[in-house]
Amino acid sequence: MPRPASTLEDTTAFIGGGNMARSLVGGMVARGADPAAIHVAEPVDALREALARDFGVRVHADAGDAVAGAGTWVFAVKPQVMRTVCEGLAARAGDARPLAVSIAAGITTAQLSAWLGGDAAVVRAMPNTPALLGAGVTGLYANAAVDAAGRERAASLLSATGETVWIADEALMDAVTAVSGSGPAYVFLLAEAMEDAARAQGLPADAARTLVTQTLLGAARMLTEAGEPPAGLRRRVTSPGGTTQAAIEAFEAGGLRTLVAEAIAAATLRGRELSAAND
Ligand SMILES: NC(=O)C1=CN([C@@H]2O[C@H](COP(=O)(O)OP(=O)(O)OC[C@H]3O[C@@H](n4cnc5c(N)ncnc54)[C@H](O)[C@@H]3O)[C@@H](O)[C@H]2O)C=CC1
Ligand SMILES: O=C(O)[C@@H]1CCC=N1
Repeated sequence: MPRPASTLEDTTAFIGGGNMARSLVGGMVARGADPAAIHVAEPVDALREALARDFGVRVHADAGDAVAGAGTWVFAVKPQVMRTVCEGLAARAGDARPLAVSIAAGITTAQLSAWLGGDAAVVRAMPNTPALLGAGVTGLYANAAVDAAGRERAASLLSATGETVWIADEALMDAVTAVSGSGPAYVFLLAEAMEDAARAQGLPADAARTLVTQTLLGAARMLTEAGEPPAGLRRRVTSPGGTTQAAIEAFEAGGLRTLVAEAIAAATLRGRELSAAND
């Protein structure tokens, strides 16, 4: 059924309705976006139905149906299928000239533009899953075909889910992916390790869960609200000769900083490999 003309430019189509699209859609709707102006293409029935049920957005099995009349197309499929998905929509993109926003790790704006038929306006965005709570952060890079209105549209879409940071050099988007795109998983890994250690010290599981999660929440709030760099906050917890110092010395002796640097370098490299593997 044709959509009313008033919704056309303002409509956002998601191609892919998996984990990250769900976080973005949930964040947008929670912050007042009109669900009727969000269309999602997702081939998996259960995911599609859950998006419609939970957020009231319009869902489609077919990407062509989702993008019809939408001014912004958000590509939220895995890097490995991005080329096929874009090429399948290239003819429509040539006619509609949408703003294309990709959230895929590794895939470059040059690849996306070429797969969409050439000279497409493409924003490469790297959000993260706290977007669902409006607590995300997104790195953004726009190719030369994106005008000021397109940059504004992309930033406004992603800012519904948290902070946005424009990145001037696209080569740095793989580092953004490694730091903030993947970053929530590092914190969850730390939480797992702290809970395991708490239980190993004899704490009951439910107490360990509460102690760890509230500690991470409180520390994250201090990082964002105290206006002080992390090293200063750490020093103020660390009494000379006290318990924290004993733990910090164990972390440093175990090479925590080197390990974190190696992990982020590995993720950055993987982003570059995803680009090369899908060329
Ligand atoms: N999960 C995360 O924390 C983040 C993921 N990303 C990026 O987001 C993208 C999606 O990742 P996830 O949501 O984690 O993966 P996912 O696998 O949960 O979602 C991808 C969805 O695309 C659907 N799909 C496959 N072919 C399709 C087609 N032809 N048309 C429409 N939908 C199709 C799949 O059924 C699946 O539900 C990836 O490119 C990833 O690099 C970016 C930032 C963070
Ligand atoms: O693991 C991945 O490849 C995606 C990109 C950033 C977070 N998840």
